[in-house]
Amino acid sequence: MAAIEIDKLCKVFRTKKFGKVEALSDLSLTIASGEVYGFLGPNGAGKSTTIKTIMGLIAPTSGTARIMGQKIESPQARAHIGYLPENPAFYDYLTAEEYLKFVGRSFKMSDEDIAVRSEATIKLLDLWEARRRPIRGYSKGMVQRVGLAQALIHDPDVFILDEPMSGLDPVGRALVKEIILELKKAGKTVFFSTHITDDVEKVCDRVGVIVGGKLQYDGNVEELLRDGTEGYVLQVRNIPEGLSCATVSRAIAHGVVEIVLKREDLNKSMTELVARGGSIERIEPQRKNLESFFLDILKKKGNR
Ligand SMILES: Nc1ncnc2c1ncn2[C@@H]1O[C@H](COP(=O)(O)OP(=O)(O)OP(=O)(O)O)[C@@H](O)[C@H]1O
Repeated sequence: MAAIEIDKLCKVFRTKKFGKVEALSDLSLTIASGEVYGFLGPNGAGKSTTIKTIMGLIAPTSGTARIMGQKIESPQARAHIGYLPENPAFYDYLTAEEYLKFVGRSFKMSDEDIAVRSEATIKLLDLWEARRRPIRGYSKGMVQRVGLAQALIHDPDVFILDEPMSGLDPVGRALVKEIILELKKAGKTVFFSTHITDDVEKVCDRVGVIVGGKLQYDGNVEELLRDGTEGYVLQVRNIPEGLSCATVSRAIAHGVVEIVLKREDLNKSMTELVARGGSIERIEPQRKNLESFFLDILKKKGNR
């Protein structure tokens, strides 16, 4: 069963001042159970609108979505989800510990389970020292960490996280990536939005690129990076003279040079190189990263 199914979702906001804003247009996506899916898009692309719609917080103009087979309108659908909103705001007179208790109870967890899970998530998110201080005294990054803790507390199957790394320092960002990878190992489904390509490249199985409310790309991250291989950089000892198709870029050490080969010349040039007495010490693909792929999509769509 698919964990998340989004079918032809459209959302038009009507504002007095600006008239109609088409935030989502015919968006369809299926996210398999156990998949980590990065929803990538520039500011104003429609990421939060998608997430709020599939969380049942705003009604779609048309289209439907299901989570674990349940319609988003049904409260049962939400029982499976750990949700982190874009700008989490809590009852800030509560402490992190009290807030997690409140969330745990709303998911009908027992007090014993709440105590165990709350301690584990508070420690995981490095909030232990601050756990008995009111949230209103927390920094932005600490509030974000509470947001993640409340998404984790009831150990749901599906995580829907709106910009989970936002407001975090490099240590916090690395921690969130680690948590996402741990969730994946545990067979959970994670759907998260971001505008940072590196976040997607490091942790996601699949990526969707949304621009102007329309899905512009939906595919496997590994394949995308593999297809983006433009050539190879080789370090070669005893390079034969006049090796065809190779460009010598620099000398590395005595007798070792770096050469660049186009993707289509790799096999032919390597065979020739070895046959003529050269030896390959190192080989690395020269590939487009996700960022240049993302920027290419934005350029095509006239966003940059
Ligand atoms: N309540 C609203 N009323 C009117 N327009 C809205 C409303 N919410 C969102 N929009 C518009 O819908 C479009 C998509 O916004 P959305 O917040 O989904 O983008 P986003 O991809 O999450 O952006 P960001 O990365 O900046 O958070 C934007 O043009 C935005 O101005």
